[in-house]
Amino acid sequence: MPTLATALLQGLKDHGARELFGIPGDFVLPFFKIVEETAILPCFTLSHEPAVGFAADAAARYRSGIGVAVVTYGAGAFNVVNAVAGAYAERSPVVVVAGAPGARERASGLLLHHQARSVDTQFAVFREITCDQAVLDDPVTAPGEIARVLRSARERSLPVYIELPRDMVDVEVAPVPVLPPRAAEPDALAECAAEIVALLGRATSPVIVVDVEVRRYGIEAAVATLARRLGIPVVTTFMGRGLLQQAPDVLRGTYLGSAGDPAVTRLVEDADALLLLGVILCDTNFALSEKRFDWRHTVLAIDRSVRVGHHVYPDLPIEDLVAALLDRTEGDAAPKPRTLPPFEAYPRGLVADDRPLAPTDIATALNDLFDRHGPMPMASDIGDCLFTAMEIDNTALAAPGYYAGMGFGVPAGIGVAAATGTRPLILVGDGAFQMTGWELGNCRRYGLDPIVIVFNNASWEMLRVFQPESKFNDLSDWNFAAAAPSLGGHGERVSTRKELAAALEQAVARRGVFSLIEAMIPRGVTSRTLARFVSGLKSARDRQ
Ligand SMILES: Cc1ncc(Cc2c([C@H](C)O)sc(CCOP(=O)(O)OP(=O)(O)O)c2C)c(N)n1
Ligand SMILES: [Mg+2]
Repeated sequence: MPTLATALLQGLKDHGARELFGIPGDFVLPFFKIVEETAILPCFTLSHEPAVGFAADAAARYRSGIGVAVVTYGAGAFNVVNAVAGAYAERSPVVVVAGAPGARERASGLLLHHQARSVDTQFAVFREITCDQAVLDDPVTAPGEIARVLRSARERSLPVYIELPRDMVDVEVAPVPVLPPRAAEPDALAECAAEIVALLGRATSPVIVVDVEVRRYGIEAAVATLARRLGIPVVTTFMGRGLLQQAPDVLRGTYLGSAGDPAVTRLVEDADALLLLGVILCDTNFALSEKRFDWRHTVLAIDRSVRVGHHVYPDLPIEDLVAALLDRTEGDAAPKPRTLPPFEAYPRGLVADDRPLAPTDIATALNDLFDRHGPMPMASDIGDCLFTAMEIDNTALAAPGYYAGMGFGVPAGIGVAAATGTRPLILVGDGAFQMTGWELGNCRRYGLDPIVIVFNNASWEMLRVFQPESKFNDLSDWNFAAAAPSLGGHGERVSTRKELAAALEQAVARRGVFSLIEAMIPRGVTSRTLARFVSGLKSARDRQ
């Protein structure tokens, strides 16, 4: 029989995990020992637990499966809370494996190191930011508990919490089963699909809007097929940026309300039917909408339920819904020909001159680079770098576009590189780099060589655009490029468009070490998208 540690590792692997991210501590040292000795899953240790959470989150997003964060009790686990909260908000199935005291320690009557209010405070905190939890304190129930929790993570695409008391690691248990996924009730599914096909059939200008769950459940290609078959254009939300990059024939761009491409905004806001697939109804997706949803002609599928008009079909997985819609439209007559607006244009053709850099120049230079060398998977932090990403051609992107927690970018890029073996491009502001950019120092150990663009405006610029009078937004210049060699990478500071273009070409050619390009941007110079976003928000507030 396996031990609990090996059964858990094998169970994680059987449920789709392909690596672990973590930082050990005495409450998980025995488990980390098994991790290292068995090599059932490769383990990437990082330097600070927020980065562990962000890396596991990004790995989950890019794989459309689970990511795993392994942390010690208390000090380690509480450090990963913000990253897990962001994963919850953005529906990313991060599995938190947290160490905990053993039975004897719990009964010692002493307050334990790393303990907060009570020995169970850690469990109480994670119950708030995960969809399912298990405490593995009984060898008989542990395998079933693990199976239940891992199925929840995959079915809900939400984080889960597994508490591993350190005296249980070597206990013999049965293997962890893989429970069958819970499919939709067939009649409800058929009724729902028929209702949606009829609603779309009555529309003359329907639109499909896609967001994170379309990636989380691996149904991008199916959605693209459905859109082609029905002749319906697709747009992504801000959060869904990067989806359906393989389907440029149906994708029309990203909906940003009054901050976005006017043709895309009109397409969505003039639609007489909306099919919202996996869409998070949050402010960063819809705060700048100039029209409210007309729920009589709107369908929303998210979190295993489907709202059609003013009624809801519960417990109906989005992947089952899309499959049923495809079944019902099999062999449909040729879709109604519709003149669609051109795909939103992204800036290209950077003039490599001595003019100072603006964020849109970075987008232009990257579009040119991707045209020459092929697109790179991207990870972005929050800040103007993420608004700039809206001007970069629609390539795969992991970014905290809704939860908006800083510090995500660099660890997420490391997670993408570790999980996919690809070379990611990381976009990060100077403020966010101050938080977690130093994790680049871990690339050397793992042979990772991301390209990192630091938007250095020596400012918390996103805050300045909302509150320009505050001096606390003025950051000093940390000269990140000069620090890169000590972290094991190559650093270069660029201030002009010519220098940027050259540095990008050299970075693409440089393999085996990370390349940090520190783009110096004059304070107060923002991307076009952020400028539109801010003016859109201000006019939306004036309208209230
Ligand atoms: C963990 C964390 N702390 C604070 C914030 C608030 C915040 C922003 C959001 C509004 O909440 S944007 C921003 C400044 C970002 O600075 P930088 O990375 O240099 O990017 P840029 O200069 O492009 O703004 C902060 C501090 C946050 N989102 N996340
Ligand atoms: Mg900044």
